[in-house]
Amino acid sequence: EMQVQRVVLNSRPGKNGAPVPENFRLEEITLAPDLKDGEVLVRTLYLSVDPYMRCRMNEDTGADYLTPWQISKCVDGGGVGVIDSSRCNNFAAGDVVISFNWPWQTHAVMTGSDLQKVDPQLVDGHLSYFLGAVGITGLTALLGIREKGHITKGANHTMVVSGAAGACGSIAGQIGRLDGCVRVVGICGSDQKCKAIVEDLGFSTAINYHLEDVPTKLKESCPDGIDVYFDNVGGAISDAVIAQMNNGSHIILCGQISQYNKDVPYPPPLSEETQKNLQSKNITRERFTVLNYMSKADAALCELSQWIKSGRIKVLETVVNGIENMGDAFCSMMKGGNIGKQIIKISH
Ligand SMILES: NC(=O)C1=CN([C@@H]2O[C@H](COP(=O)(O)OP(=O)(O)OC[C@H]3O[C@@H](n4cnc5c(N)ncnc54)[C@H](OP(=O)(O)O)[C@@H]3O)[C@@H](O)[C@H]2O)C=CC1
Ligand SMILES: CCCCCC(=O)/C=C/[C@@H]1[C@@H](C/C=C\CCCC(=O)O)[C@@H](O)C[C@H]1O
Repeated sequence: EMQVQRVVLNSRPGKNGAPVPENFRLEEITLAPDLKDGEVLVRTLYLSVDPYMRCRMNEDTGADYLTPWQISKCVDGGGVGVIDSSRCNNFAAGDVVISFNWPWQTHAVMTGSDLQKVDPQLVDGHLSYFLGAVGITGLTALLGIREKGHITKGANHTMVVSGAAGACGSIAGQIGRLDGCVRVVGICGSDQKCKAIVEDLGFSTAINYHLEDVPTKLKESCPDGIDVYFDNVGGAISDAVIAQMNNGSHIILCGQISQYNKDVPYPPPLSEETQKNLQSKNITRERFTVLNYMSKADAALCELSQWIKSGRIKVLETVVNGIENMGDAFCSMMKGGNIGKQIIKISH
């Protein structure tokens, strides 16, 4: 028997309104690790908090691939850990494994079929990268750009990224440059973030949407208009970007975080003016869901790994320690408290 800590859903924020740390509760439980056939005991190393989790806090998530979290039940999401003991043929003690449905728990008994073994060499031992740059967020950036971005080398494309200092955005901007855009402009929420994406990640320009006039700054920084827009946020920022997009340009509809605390469907409806802009300029805006492209994941993860190992892509992370801080870290990320991927370190 062992004492473990876990996080359960304490209350729902309601469809309208920001989540608060009190929506989560820490508990201590006793784990009896007698494994059944096919089960493993895992020790949690890192957990991920992600914007889609806001939808899982609602009774009705609004997306068929997302199940709601249940009150007083253990919360789950992306996680990475190590096998302590195994009764599953595919795993041995010491293996590093990941899952989309990792319980927010310091140790857990899991079914082998819910886990995927990963090679620590892919991330040079930075195991948290499996939750970000060499995981779902990196894949979202790379496959989103390749499937929906239509970047052409030599065509002098200008790319704009919203949520540019976040997990997906920070990688997307760097890939835009590597794939041949001549200009990559990032929009994000603080001067510290603006400085980081320009000085550390090589964005051409950064716009702080809290302090600066986005249309004016876009005009200045995109003199040839906008050819590719990697949209993480939606709302007024996206309306301003779309107003300056070129004929026949492309939007990668990655996410709409500015609308997640509102009771609207996904993707949220556009204003009439923005819809008209899309139609009259023949701009594509197809919904992108990375889970629909997982057949391309292995090759894409190799590409991301090589870019990171060679230093051509830099990885930014905001790491918080301790399972007791899961709720704080999630709510902070939803308000822009993170630079790069928000990670919670659970154990060494
Ligand atoms: N389509 C897909 O398959 C996937 C989509 N996504 C989507 O990608 C987006 C980014 O996710 P991820 O990289 O994990 O998260 P981030 O690391 O980007 O964190 C979220 C960021 O959103 C920004 N933000 C919060 N509220 C607002 C607002 N009202 N207006 C503008 N920006 C806001 C904050 O940065 P700031 O300080 O700049 O405001 C915050 O740091 C999300 O929309 C998510 O849903 C993610 C994974 C897969
Ligand atoms: C519906 C609003 C959010 C849309 C954009 C977004 O952020 C999508 C994210 C998904 C996310 C799904 C993760 C796990 C699915 C299993 C969870 C469960 O219900 O058991 C990501 O990991 C892939 C994106 O497509």
